Amino acid sequence: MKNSKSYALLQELSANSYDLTQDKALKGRFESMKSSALGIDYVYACQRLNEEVVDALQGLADETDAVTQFSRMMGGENMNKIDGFECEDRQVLHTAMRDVFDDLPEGFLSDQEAVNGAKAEIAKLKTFCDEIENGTILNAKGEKFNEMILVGIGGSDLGPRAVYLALKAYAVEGRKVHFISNVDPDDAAAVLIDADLERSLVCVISKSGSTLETLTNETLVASNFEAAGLNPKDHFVCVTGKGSPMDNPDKYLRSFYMFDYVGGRYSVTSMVGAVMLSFGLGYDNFINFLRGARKIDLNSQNRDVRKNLPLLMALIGIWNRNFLDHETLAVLPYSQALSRFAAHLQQCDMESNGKRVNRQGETVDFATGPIVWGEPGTNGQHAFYQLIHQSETVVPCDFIGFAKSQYQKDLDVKGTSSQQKLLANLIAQSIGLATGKTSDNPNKVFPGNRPNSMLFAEQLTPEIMGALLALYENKIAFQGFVWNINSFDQEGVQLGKVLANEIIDIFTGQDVEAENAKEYLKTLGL
Ligand SMILES: O=P(O)(O)OC[C@H]1O[C@](O)(CO)[C@@H](O)[C@@H]1O
Repeated sequence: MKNSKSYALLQELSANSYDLTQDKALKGRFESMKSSALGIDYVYACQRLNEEVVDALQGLADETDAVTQFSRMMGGENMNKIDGFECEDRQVLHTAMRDVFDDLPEGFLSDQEAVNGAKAEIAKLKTFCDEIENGTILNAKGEKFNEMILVGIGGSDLGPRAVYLALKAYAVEGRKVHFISNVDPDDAAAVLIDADLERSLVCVISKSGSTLETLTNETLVASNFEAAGLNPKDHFVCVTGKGSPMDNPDKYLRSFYMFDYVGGRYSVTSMVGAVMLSFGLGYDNFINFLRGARKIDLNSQNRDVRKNLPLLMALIGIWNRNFLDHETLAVLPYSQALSRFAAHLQQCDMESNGKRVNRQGETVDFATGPIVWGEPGTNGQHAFYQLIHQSETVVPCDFIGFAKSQYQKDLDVKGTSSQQKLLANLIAQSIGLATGKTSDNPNKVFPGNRPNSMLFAEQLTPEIMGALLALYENKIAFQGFVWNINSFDQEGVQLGKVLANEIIDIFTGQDVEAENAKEYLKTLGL
């Protein structure tokens, strides 16, 4: 990136980035600085840039072949590697999981083998859903299953959970989904108190089939079923990689597969999300969710940055990170349904782009992925917005909002509905952060120039949720392509796992050389 002509130009432009606090700074920008796809508007009027910067960002995308790299990824090229070093060394094909609509435009790439694999799993899932629905699959008492407990962690929990909560308004009547992820026994205990085990399916998800937390929780949940006189095999289904230690169909009511070319944090649209979402929300809603993601994958191949939403979001993120030096990104949905979306994006972005070597194994000399965090508004306004408005740390924000609520159960209080009050707050924050406010009282000064964008749609439906998910997934991939880093491995999570296993060995009385850990344990009285 740094040796491109556009980089030098962007650096020059950043010395004089657009001042959002000047008089009439926002006038005319809301209409002109808006891109739309699939019913989602992306408004970037409140970013510290002008059309000249957007043109230069287009140059950066062109010089780094960002769109071509994305298309090659979708076509099945090996994009998960570090040249000359031991690495995962494989294709990146989560997009094939939603390339199941036979809608490939001419000239677009696709990996047919991966698409066929995805279609085969979806067909298996459809049969499973029908059998639950029509009573072919019943519990020992001949009753239908109406609850599901999902056991998984990281990518095998965060994305599916975030999407389920986002779309709970569309849940199949009478069905409930519970989640267990943490190895903290209280996480499982709280769910097990609440769930009706007799009428529960358990969906155990682990791509590797070897994750400590998930295997421990699976055993713990199974022991509760046994204690209640229930056979886990009649209740447990699994989602895992072919050939993983969990790939043992004799042990489960059904086994579904994901593929090594689908990364955990990109796996929501694979069987990892599919089984639970189809059970909880209904198969058709799940398919509509996939459809939304697919449409954004197609939009992501437009070379014009103003028409390619994820690319535009990626480049604006790069502008903020590398040229304006902002270290973090707050994702602030004005929708309670998106309460876990930021947590999912935190993994998706930080595990992907929290890297310091490029795809040739060289240390990079620029910043990569931002720290991603966030909470829904308006709750966040009463918690951390003080810092966003007035501290020295500038926090770029992505606001997300919808014209209509999901349940449409609202009340006019003092002339406005709750939804109108929610939207008023959303727009007020976006403008206030950008323009700031002067005052004679230094404690009441709002410096402004806090960059922010808005993603806005009519209503949070399954299709819009699929689109939102893919917008961010593809944004993250685009940033990795421009930075020339590998966004698809996660070596940084290994060290902690190795050290934890050494400490577990100490607990089991084995003789390990782990002096620091032994001293630490002693200090804590363990
Ligand atoms: O699905 P698995 O193999 O249990 O892994 C769970 C999570 O653990 C990680 O490997 C990180 O520890 C994530 O990348 C992954 O999403």
